[in-house]
Amino acid sequence: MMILKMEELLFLVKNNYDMILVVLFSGLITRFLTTKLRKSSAPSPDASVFLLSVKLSRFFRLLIAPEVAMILFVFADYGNLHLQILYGKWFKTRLFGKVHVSSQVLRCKNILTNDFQLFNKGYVKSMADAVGKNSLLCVPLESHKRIRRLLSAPFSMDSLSKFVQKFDKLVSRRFKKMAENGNSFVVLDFTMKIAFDAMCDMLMSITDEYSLKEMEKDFTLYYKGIKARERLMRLFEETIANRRSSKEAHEDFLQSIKRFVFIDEKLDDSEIMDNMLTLITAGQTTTAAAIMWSVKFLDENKQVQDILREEQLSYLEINQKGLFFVARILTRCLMAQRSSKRHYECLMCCYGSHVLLLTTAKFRVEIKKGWHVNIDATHIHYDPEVYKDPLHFNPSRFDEIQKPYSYIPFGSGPRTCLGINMAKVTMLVFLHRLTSGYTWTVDDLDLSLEKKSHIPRLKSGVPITLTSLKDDQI
Ligand code: HEM
Repeated sequence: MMILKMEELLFLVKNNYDMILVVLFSGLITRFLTTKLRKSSAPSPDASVFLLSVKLSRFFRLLIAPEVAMILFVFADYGNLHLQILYGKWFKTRLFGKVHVSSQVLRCKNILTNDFQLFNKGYVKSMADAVGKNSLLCVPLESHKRIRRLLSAPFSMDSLSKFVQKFDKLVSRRFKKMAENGNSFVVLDFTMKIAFDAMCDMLMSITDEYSLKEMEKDFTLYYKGIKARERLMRLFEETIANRRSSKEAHEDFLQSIKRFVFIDEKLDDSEIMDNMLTLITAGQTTTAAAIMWSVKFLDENKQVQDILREEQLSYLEINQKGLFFVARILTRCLMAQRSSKRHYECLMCCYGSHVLLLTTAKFRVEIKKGWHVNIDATHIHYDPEVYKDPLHFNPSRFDEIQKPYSYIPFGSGPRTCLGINMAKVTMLVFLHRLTSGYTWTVDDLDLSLEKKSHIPRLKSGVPITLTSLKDDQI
């Protein structure tokens, strides 16, 4: 059984008090019912009562929560949390008629790398409704390989190097503006906006402020439900049609897709549209949250921030002529960013399974056909058997080679994150420009987490005020 420290317990209670109340309430009802029903019969292990109350509490939450898709993720996480406290690293439960097994141990390799022979990836149905049935996330296995191959164009090294140059200019310009006006701004909002703008440019060369703002409004609505999906689809459709009739060459995703028309394999319009939506959805909130945590953790760990700044400034000196090589800014910047991602990560991989035996030193679990296996990246990243002193923000731990499958914020294997390199360079450029150009103060230290977000984010979004390093030196 996992032992929680007092501060972790307090943090947990503070951020989950409503859920805890619902669980307690459901627990009381369940206990009352089970004692009534089972006065004379078999022993009643507390575990089953507890399980039932977790399920009931999930059910109650489902009744009151509007964003069912989002909530399903949150349930899974809450459920994991409670069950982990009760059972430790492995547990099995039944949810909405399906058996779910949670794996927090490093045996996830067997699941992640089996190339669809034993396990298939699955997302909840509401996800397919939101991103579209032709999205890479939802298509059947036969189409997945083809679509993934065709979508890879904007993630090639050549496309990424162009993306980096554009993104670097965008970030530098916006930081400068923020520092000049001297007001506090929320890192999460700021990064949501730049990630969105950068992706619209990369996918379809949309850069004018008006179009970006209009699209962003629709995306905000879309994240809250799926009402704006149709409007976004219409916009994509028009953009694709314009591009077909245009002779102008662009350096973007749509242009690279155009080339496939001359080869046998191609994406049809609905595949292009569903996947444009998927890429923006999959890339924006994840990248923005990771950057938000990086800024937060670097603020809390000034020593690490100083080391990072020193290194980034030395890279700037090397590149005096303005040449910007991503490889040069990698080292510590990547470490810091890795360390913060390790801390927040909770995207869980969900697999409808075949039969497979997973064994660990202590457990032997038979996974039956039809069961769902959740690989719980968060708990792997926090496992003290994997990471010494796991709560300590220590980017230098990545100086040493890590155990295989101990660090999986982007998943692994054939369904690994398609945008992994793009996400990394985006975060690198951001941290490079931030630490080499500015110092900052965090203007709200509240640690409450946003409720109902399937990616952990601080409610405050981390508001900061920038001071230019040049001003500092005057
Ligand atoms: C810090 C940022 C990001 C994180 C932490 C992240 C994490 C993940 C994870 C955990 C998965 C599931 C992997 C698995 O099941 O094994 C995934 C899938 C995916 N991600 Fe990301 N992601 C990030 C950024 C991005 C970006 C920027 C894009 C695109 C622009 C993107 C596009 C995708 C797509 C398309 C998939 C589905 C791949 C497939 O099913 O074949 N992600 N991501």
